[in-house]
Amino acid sequence: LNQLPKFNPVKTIPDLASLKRHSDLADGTSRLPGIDVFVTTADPIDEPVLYTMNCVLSILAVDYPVDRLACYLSDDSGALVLYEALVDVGKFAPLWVPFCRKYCIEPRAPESYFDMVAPPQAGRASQEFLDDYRRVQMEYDEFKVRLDKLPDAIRKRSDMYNSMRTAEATWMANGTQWPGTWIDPTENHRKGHHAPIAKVVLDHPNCGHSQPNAEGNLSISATDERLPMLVYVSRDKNPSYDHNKKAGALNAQLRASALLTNAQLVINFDCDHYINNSQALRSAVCFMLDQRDGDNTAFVQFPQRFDNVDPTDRYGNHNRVFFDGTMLALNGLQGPSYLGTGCMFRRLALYGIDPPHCRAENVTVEATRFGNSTLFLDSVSKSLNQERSATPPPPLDDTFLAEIERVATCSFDKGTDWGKGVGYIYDIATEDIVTGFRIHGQGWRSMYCTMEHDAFCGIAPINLTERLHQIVRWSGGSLEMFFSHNNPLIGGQRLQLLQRVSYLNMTIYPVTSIFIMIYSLSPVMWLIPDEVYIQRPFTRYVLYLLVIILMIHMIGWLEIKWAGITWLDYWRNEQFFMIGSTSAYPAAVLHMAVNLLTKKGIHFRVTSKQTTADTNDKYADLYDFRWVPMLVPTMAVLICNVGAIGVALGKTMVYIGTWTAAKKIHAALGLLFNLWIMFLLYPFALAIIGRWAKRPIILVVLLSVIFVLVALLYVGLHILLSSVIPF
Ligand SMILES: O=c1ccn([C@@H]2O[C@H](COP(=O)(O)OP(=O)(O)O[C@H]3O[C@H](CO)[C@@H](O)[C@H](O)[C@H]3O)[C@@H](O)[C@H]2O)c(=O)[nH]1
Ligand SMILES: [Mn+2]
Repeated sequence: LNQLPKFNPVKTIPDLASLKRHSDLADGTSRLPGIDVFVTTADPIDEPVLYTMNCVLSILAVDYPVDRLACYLSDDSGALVLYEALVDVGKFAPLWVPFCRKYCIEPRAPESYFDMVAPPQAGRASQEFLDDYRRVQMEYDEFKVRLDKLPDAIRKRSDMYNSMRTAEATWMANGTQWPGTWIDPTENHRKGHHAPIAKVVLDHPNCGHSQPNAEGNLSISATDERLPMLVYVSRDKNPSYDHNKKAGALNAQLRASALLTNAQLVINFDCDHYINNSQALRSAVCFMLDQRDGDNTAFVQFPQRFDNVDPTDRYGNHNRVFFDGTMLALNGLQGPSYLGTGCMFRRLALYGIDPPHCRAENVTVEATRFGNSTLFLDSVSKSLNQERSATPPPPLDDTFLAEIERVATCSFDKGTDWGKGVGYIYDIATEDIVTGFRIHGQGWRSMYCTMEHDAFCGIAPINLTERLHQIVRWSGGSLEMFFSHNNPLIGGQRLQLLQRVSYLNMTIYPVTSIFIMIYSLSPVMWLIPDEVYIQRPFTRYVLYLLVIILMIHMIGWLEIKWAGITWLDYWRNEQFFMIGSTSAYPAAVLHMAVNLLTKKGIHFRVTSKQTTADTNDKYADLYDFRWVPMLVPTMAVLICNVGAIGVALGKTMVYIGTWTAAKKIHAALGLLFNLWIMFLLYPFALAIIGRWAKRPIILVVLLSVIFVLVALLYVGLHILLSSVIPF
């Protein structure tokens, strides 16, 4: 199942020059299609506001015509802090964006730029650049200070208003009550229970209003200073109905944006990712406009890259084998699966419309399917008729804003196809893989877009426990999909056979962990005295096993050669698969078994983003070992193999003179097996010793000591007890 779908790997590279020729017209205007960019955040504390705002700034500064780009931030916490942070972005962006455009800055997320790119040096860079750089850096520092102070400022302001008026509320800067979550939560104003909010922070550049200008005279005048539209959306929350996690948030954004800008293309980012290459959006558009198969391309997925991972990538966070191998292999079939972030969609494909090559003549746009909003239904018809333009949205009067808020409610989904055949799919821990599956099943294809200079960059959990929680969610979601009507064997009408096989593999892989567990616990067998055995593995059997394992690795090595991945990436992947197979995957399998009986889904636990700013040690999280029950089997496997090696040593001491040649081969093969498991569990062993792992030599010494101790224990027991039980 793993190998078959890989028979036709294809690398595709965007041709940006050709796109420029095609779409940038001589009069300075552009024929590029509109793009609505969605960012999702779930909490201003768990997901630091600074990251989210950097993501937004990188979007505002991306290289794309401003009148065809709009950025929507979805805030699932309904927090005033996030709205006001966005307003602050609106004030800093008029400086940051022209600066990026003028000097072709990369990356265009200020935090990463100032942190990772060496500052210009006097003498090397022009004086003009030096001046502008200092100015922007200073303003950015002030912007960060303002963000830091926001919670306090809001509290102070609210205290002041509260003391003047009778109502206890959280107040906005303009003296009105914030409709979302309050600092002192009350009914209707707490996380999980509040009204929908939609606020336009930066207006559409073509709407006639003057756009904010950078104050002071930055010598940036020659550059386009206009900014794309920027909108804050927080869907309503109510304990009486399911808000459907990230998929629900994305669907609300999809509808709200349809009313405002209704771009033909949309792309979504997690708030912990940012645009790292300002050409990224154009690259994705290359595939969408490609004359060969562009019209039938539903989405263009980019690989995920991370810039907070420790240099040795202990827990295989980079996942290169998957992102640079597996996904490119699927590219030769119907295309890669959707991976949750950094993926550009055709709006129509998300709406559940068939691809052009099999679309009916007249597609009807029914309220029973899309929900009861005339404005929204009109927008769908417009998309179907390919009415693309850069016209600004209608005037933002109260009724219009109210309608945007109405389509951004969770209850709007009720009795419609949202979350089933329309939009991002609900009722599963991993909305991404099913959403992609639903779209492929309709006959659309997808493309994988890798860029030499990584398109996007994000944050990965470098703490073992956090990482495993993430894996539980993914593997649990996969199993949920297998046991749903989206099972790859029965669902997805127009799926190609091999694509089906690949989805099958993607949904049932956690089950393999059961066998891996049994295998890795098998050394226990060697502890049992000979006399008790009914049968033990033959040497020949172990040799077969060895040959098979070697063959699997040879295929793996060929793949990484093709994909250009390093050995380290490969081994990290193998090692982490082993750790996952003895912890997260069995947990997911168990969870699924319970789920089948109780019908309870996996909880979407937002992945930790290292909120404690330990400035001394960037990788502090790596050395923090947090014990959780799912680690019990991994621990058991480790103990079992460490014990087996120790006992093998002891047995050698006791029996060395008396063993037959066959017995020696037995023992050697057994030891090889133990060492192999130890090698695979090495990152886990490092995790256990916590901060000591900063010097891995400590682990080597520690293990050696344990081996010797176990061996001595064996010898001692042997002397004491061999007259009672022979072993
Ligand atoms: O109720 C929720 C829960 C999550 N999110 C957002 O979902 C995104 C992903 O959450 P995160 O905790 O960062 O998950 P990761 O484990 O890092 O995410 C990976 O796995 C997810 C599927 O499990 C995919 O959706 C992601 O794109 C992919 O990066 C974040 O922007 C969250 O703000 C919401 O908007 N609302
Ligand atoms: Mn994340």
